[in-house]
Amino acid sequence: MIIKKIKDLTEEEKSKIINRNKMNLENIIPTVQEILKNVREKGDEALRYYTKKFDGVDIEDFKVSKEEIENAYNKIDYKVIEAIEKAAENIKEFHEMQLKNLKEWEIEKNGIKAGQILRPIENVGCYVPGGRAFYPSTVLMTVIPAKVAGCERVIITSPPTKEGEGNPATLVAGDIAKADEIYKVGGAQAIGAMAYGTETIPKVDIIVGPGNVFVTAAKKLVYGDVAIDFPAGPSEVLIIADENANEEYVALDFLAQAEHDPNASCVITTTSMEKANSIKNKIIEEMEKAERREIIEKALENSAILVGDLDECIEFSNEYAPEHLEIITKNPREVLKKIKHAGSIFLGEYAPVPVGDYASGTNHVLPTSACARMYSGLSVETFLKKPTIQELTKEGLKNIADIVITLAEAEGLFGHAEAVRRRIN
Ligand SMILES: NC(=O)c1ccc[n+]([C@@H]2O[C@H](COP(=O)([O-])OP(=O)(O)OC[C@H]3O[C@@H](n4cnc5c(N)ncnc54)[C@H](O)[C@@H]3O)[C@@H](O)[C@H]2O)c1
Ligand SMILES: N[C@H](CO)Cc1c[nH]c[nH+]1
Ligand SMILES: [Zn+2]
Repeated sequence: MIIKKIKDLTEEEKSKIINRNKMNLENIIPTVQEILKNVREKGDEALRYYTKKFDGVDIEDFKVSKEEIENAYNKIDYKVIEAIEKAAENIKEFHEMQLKNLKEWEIEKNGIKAGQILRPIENVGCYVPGGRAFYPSTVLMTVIPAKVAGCERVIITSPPTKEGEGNPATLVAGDIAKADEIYKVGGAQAIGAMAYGTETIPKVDIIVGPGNVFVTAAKKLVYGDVAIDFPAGPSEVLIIADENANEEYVALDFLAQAEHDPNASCVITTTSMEKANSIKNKIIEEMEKAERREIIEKALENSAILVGDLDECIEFSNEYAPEHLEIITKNPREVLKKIKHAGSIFLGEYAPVPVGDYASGTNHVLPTSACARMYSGLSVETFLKKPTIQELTKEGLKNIADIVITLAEAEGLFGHAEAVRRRIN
């Protein structure tokens, strides 16, 4: 883990931090291309082959039965079921508010009405990770907004357990979120199945949800054959911490993202070298006690503690465009005004990323690898199309005929011009 002043970073060091995971993704493209090709050509047979190869289990039928879902309720603690239900309520409320704020509208001028309507995407495929951890929370974050948007068929794919079953908490979350079907298949092969369809898994219109580098590479490769949300790969956090920040909280939040994946990346930008060193010492102290130490140690190789004045910290954060941004400073709302790019922003010392991961109501499926520069996280809008409409009176048509005819003829498209001319004469 690098500890350095921002202004002393070499180009190479800076590029390694900013371009996290770029090389990892590029290196696995050939493997993922082959997986997708085989799934496209061989359907379920390829899914069985890769599930055995990568997940170590034989699966005959990928579809989770109603009975399996009912049994899943008996396999998990009641407290977990209750927590899923409560989290689901908050997530639903937040996303319903998003829907309320999306309006259909129309303007009218000179006999010409033009406007926009909203229509849900019909078939949605939600990828729910299940490699190094299972993610029932991701079921809620993907299925609930799709259902709030009014999507007709919302399916889930998620890797099987070592016993070849669906992870019970994932199944229960799927039931609570009202997913239409759940399939026990993960990785790039699951993305291929939802993009092209197999004997058991239906082709969908959009694939959403996070995953490791294999899942993220597969989503990028099928884009065009199917819509995707955005690259939502290995987790990231950037923490802007000033002199007032509590080192222990900063260290814990850093480690919380690092424990997701060896490819996770965590960056702290802080205002003095003393603060940087005391945060580093806390990280080391806490890491000794951490459960997922092996994963964290690897993730630390992609991580950094950087030092600069507050404006330099903000500028670096904008360049990094993090999935999660924590602002732990004296005046977080003042810093917020200068933030240009981030997937989700956590203000102050009592808003650690895990609250957004599970229960504040905001969505935890967020763009990684600097894609927060151009994408927002998953929302109801992800699942809605906005067809435009126009309706004209004869007078209205006469009012714009000149413009249309002139431009059509300038483009050499005389048929376009004629379609208007005939109507107004
Ligand atoms: N950005 C976000 O919004 C967000 C949200 C939640 C989780 N995440 C990230 O999701 C990821 C979940 O990763 P995970 O690994 O735990 O679960 P996963 O479900 O994404 O990946 C597991 C699958 O990867 C495949 N796989 C494993 N090794 C492979 C190999 N060598 N070749 C080909 N395929 C292989 C297997 O098919 C396996 O089923 C983490 O990186 C986490 O940080 C991101
Ligand atoms: N931090 C993850 C997004 O990068 C989301 C998550 C789910 N469960 C725990 N965390
Ligand atoms: Zn998390």
